[in-house]
Amino acid sequence: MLFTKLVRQKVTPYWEGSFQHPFIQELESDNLVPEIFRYYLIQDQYYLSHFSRLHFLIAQQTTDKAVADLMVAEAKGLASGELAVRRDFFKQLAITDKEVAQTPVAPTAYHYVSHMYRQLIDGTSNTAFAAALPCSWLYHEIGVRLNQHGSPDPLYQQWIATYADKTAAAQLQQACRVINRLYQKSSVAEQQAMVQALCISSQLEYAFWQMAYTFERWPKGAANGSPKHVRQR
Ligand SMILES: Cc1ncc(CN)c(N)n1
Repeated sequence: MLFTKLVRQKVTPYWEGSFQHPFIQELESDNLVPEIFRYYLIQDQYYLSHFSRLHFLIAQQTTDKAVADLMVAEAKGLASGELAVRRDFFKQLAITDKEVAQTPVAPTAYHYVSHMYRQLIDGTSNTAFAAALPCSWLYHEIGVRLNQHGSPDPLYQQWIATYADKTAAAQLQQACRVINRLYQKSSVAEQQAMVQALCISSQLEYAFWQMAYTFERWPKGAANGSPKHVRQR
C-alpha cells in the first residue's frame, strides 16, 4: 500500500480531532477569541522558524537529490508564503518582536519541534521527512474544508486561504509522490519508523490547537506552595 494511503487511515482520529477542535470551529464561525489566536501565532512562530531550519537539515542529510531539492524549495516557499503572511498578521495584531521574545515557548510547541529534530538523530532523513509531512498536509485539508464557507473575519479568512491555496496543493502532491517512493525502497524497520514519526506529529498537531486554546504553560512545580499530585487514569 502507498505510504500516504496507509498513514491517512491511521491518523484519521487525530485529524478528525483537529477538524472538530473548538479552535478550528470557532475560527470558522468567527467566535475565536483574539487572545487565543495571538497565542497560537506566537507559538507557531517558534514552530515555523524551526520547521524551516529542519528542511535545510533534511536537505543536508539526505542522499536523494529529489528530496534535497524538495526540502530547499519548501523552505523557500515557506519564507515567501506562510512566513510572509504571518508577518502581516503580526503587524495587524500589533504583536511585537519583544512580545514574542518574552513569551515562553509552550510545552507542546517545544515537544513537537523536538520530535522533528529527534528524527535527524535517532531516525533518518526519511523519518524526518515523514514527521514534517502532516504540517502541510493537515493544514491543506483544514484550509480546503474551511474555505467552503469561509470565515466572516478577514484575518481568519486570510489564514484559511493560505492553506487552501493551489500552490500548497501542488507542493503537497509532489511531497507525497516523493515520500511514497522513499517508503517503497525503505527497510521494514524504517517503514515502521516513518509511520510512527508521522503519527506522533499528527497527535502533536492535534495537541497544538489545545495548547493555544488553553494558553498552555509549563508546570510550576512547588513554586506556589505544595503542588497537588493527583493520579489520573
Ligand atoms: C503547528 C503547525 N503545523 C502546521 C502548520 C502549517 N504549515 C503550521 N503553521 N503550524
